[in-house]
Amino acid sequence: MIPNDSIIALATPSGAGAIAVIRISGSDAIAATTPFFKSIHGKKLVEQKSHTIVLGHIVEGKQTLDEVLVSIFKAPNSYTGENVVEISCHGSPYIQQQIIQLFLRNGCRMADAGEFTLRAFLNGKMDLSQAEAVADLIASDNAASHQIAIQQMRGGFSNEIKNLREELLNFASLIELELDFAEEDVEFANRNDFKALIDKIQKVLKRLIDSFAVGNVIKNGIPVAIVGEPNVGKSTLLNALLNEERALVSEIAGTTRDTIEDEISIGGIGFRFIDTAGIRETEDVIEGMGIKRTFEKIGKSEVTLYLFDASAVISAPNEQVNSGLKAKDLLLEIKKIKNKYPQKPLVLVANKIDRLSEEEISNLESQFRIPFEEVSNRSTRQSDLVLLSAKTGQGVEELQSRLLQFVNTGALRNNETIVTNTRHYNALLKALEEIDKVQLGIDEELPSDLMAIDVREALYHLGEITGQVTNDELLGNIFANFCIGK
Ligand SMILES: Nc1nc2c(c(=O)[nH]1)N(C=O)[C@@H](CNc1ccc(C(=O)N[C@@H](CCC(=O)O)C(=O)O)cc1)CN2
Ligand SMILES: Nc1nc2c(ncn2[C@@H]2O[C@H](COP(=O)(O)OP(=O)(O)OP(=O)(O)O)[C@@H](O)[C@H]2O)c(=O)[nH]1
Ligand SMILES: [Mg+2]
Repeated sequence: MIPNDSIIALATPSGAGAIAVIRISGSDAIAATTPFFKSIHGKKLVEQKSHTIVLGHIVEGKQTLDEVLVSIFKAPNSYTGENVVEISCHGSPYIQQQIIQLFLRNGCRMADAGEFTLRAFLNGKMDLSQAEAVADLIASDNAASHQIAIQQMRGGFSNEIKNLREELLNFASLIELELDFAEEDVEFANRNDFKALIDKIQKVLKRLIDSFAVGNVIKNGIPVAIVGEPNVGKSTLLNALLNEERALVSEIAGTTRDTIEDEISIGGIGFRFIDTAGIRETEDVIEGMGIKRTFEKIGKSEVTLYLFDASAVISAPNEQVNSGLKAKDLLLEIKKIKNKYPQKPLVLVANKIDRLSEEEISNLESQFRIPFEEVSNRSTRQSDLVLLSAKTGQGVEELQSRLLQFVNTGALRNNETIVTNTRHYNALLKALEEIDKVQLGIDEELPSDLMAIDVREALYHLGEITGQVTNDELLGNIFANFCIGK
């Protein structure tokens, strides 16, 4: 049974605004609105065509609550597939609440989180992965996550899964047909054709599964840890990247005690920068805890920026200038991190180059680039040494474009489907597991009935993605994470 009682919710953000939209959906939505709406020109709501707007007042008895526009959507031609009324009122929280309360007293109930979209799904307006994309779309805050969500909402991913399912279904029915004629020992399908089909499906599944690595980071923002000794300018760099005075900066070593994170979009991709406590030997318990956390953050980041004070390294022969590390010690420090996190891409950032002369800058390049490449042991197309000044902003753009190279944006550019949802990812993994079994079955000439079981299992897992296979608990989990009014 698909529920069709009238649900109501504020569709716009809570709080004051120029206009607020209140949405009502249900088979009685239009009838429920009628007694409380007086059109300026005496128009009757029930007589209005679908997708039209009427100007009038919301009234309760003699009292006029507001002048509003009412939009009518008639089932099945609406977002939810039910009759829908939208009331655009003045955006005062008082008015919003008065109107909602009025309808709650008169046959409507408050919509649960995601209930409008749940109904759209139940009424066949969209499949489950499209419904999930609606939530992703609302949450998207950069070009990449937006592009993926909109593509998924428009059915790109769903169609890909549906095509796979259809091909598998054909396969399954042919196998099952053979089972019916088991005694006659007939083969309705050529085993080589089967194999080709299974190989193809396997390939598509693998591509989708692989895309999750990129999809996941794009959706959540790519975490980048900024680490280094105290006072090298980590917080200054964070502020420069965010274009905001987010972290405290001072000439005192040990200023940042705890990690500070914030997200910003670079080239359409969300990055989450994590400023950390400077790494050094310390007796201070709190500072020690901060440093421990720094290492945890390196572990959790996609890329680590190891910052050092270029002016301190260059001037190392001049003992009074700074207590900074010498180049050799610095490389040792980096090696430690590299040993601890061998897989983690590390970008060496030479900061404070505004203090250096041209000559010192070129010395720095030759002093670091080669030795660093040895410790970083990565066959990079480009070196991972970036020279900049966090204070003047020089070189910060160069660092940003270097960071973008860590994101494989090929799939994005080619408009390929990118999986961002853990639930989909897990279903794809399970489907692939079954397909692998089928493939083995074909190779080993297993009896058809065994293969048929695996094919049905794979079909089941693909159906979970689009919601062709579902249950109340799963739906509850998915839609509970939506906002109210969606
Ligand atoms: N005012 C308003 N704006 C909104 C929404 C809404 O519900 N109300 N949406 C909600 O999230 C999004 C738009 N999505 C919508 C999707 C379908 C239909 C709809 O009426 N569909 C009918 C008719 C299609 C047609 O005219 O051809 C249908 O599918 O049958 C409306 C909104 C974003 N903006
Ligand atoms: N000349 C110059 N000074 C800089 C630059 N970047 C940072 N500084 C200065 O270096 C000092 C330390 O900067 P912070 O950003 O607080 O350094 P930090 O690495 O966050 O230090 P901790 O939080 O103590 O680990 C401040 O006085 C900054 O103004 C730069 O590019 N050039
Ligand atoms: Mg700091």
